[in-house]
Amino acid sequence: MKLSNLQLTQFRNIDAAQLSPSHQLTVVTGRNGSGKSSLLESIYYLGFGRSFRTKKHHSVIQHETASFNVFASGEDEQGNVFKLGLERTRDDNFRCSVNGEHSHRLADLVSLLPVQLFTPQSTDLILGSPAERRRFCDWGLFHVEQSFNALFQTYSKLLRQRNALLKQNSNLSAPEHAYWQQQLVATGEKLNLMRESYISALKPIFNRICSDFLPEFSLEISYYKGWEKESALLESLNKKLDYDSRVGHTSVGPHKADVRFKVNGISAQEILSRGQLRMAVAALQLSQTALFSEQTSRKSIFLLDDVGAELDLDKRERFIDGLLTMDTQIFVTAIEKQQLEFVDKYNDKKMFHVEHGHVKEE
Ligand SMILES: Nc1ncnc2c1ncn2[C@@H]1O[C@H](COP(=O)(O)OP(=O)(O)OP(=O)(O)O)[C@@H](O)[C@H]1O
Repeated sequence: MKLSNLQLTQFRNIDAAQLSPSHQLTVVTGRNGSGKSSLLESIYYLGFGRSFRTKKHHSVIQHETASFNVFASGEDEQGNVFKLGLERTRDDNFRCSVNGEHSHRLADLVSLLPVQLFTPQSTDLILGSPAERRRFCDWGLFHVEQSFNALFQTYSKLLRQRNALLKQNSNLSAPEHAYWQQQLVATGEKLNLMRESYISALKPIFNRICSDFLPEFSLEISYYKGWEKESALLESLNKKLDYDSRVGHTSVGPHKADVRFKVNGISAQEILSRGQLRMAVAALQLSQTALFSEQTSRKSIFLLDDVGAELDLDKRERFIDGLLTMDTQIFVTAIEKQQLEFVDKYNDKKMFHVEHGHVKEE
């Protein structure tokens, strides 16, 4: 999927902007607060239905206005033209459209645009809570496995039901609870199998990319399914039932899964420097991009925000080289062009400059 045209209105400090990005590399420069990240944020909205900076949609709507709009058109890998649109209003309504058809299901929109992001906060992928890493893994599954989203939603609903009953001190061994508990276990096991096979497919790619991109240290990736390794989910749930009843929530299951990183047997977060963590995240994202295009023959869109603050010049160049080799459409922001002096070597690129919310091609 490649974007050929992007239009946004009343999006943060950008009153109105229209740009035709490169299908390969688009560089956006501008001073602090000029609106560079907002441009990336608008593309992220099309890929996720939300911001990467806030949970509050109304913060993104331009002050004193009622809604923002993002519209993009482009081509998929078969050359089919697509048109995507998203509007969010201050009264918390949204409307999306795919090829002119309106929808109130965000999944219709976001499943079409596989977007990845690398920002100054990307180290959260390793330093943050397991939820960050589950999201990483689930992004890959959402865009590859058609059944993943429905399975995930069903599991989440059944889990909420179990937690509500645990809070009410209900007897979960009663026969009326047997059917949905079986469903919870069945969907939970399926979810786990999908994640397990995703990480095992990612592992060899990650090892290959690390040995080239990150020869400085050796990083190992492993998957924790969210309950005891050798047990079935049902067995672990039963074992924990007394504890879960006391605390009022379910302490084991795929909602507790994690992806773990070690360097020489020690947790990566314990020993890697900030810069090394960023490099590790970059390697992980390069691997995910490679796996995505291997599994789907589709291409993803990669947003690199404030790349100068993130990686040193050599790694910046190798990261962008790696993504371009996989035919990824990249949008990168930097305060100054000098932070990306190596981009002169790329022929197919476009440069934009943002000043006080005005976007101009250079
Ligand atoms: N809802 C809004 N309405 C109008 N302006 C906003 C709104 N939200 C944020 N802003 C302003 O929009 C500007 C855009 O910020 P943005 O984060 O996109 O800039 P940036 O160029 O990425 O800056 P930096 O290099 O500092 O990260 C900021 O000046 C901010 O104060």
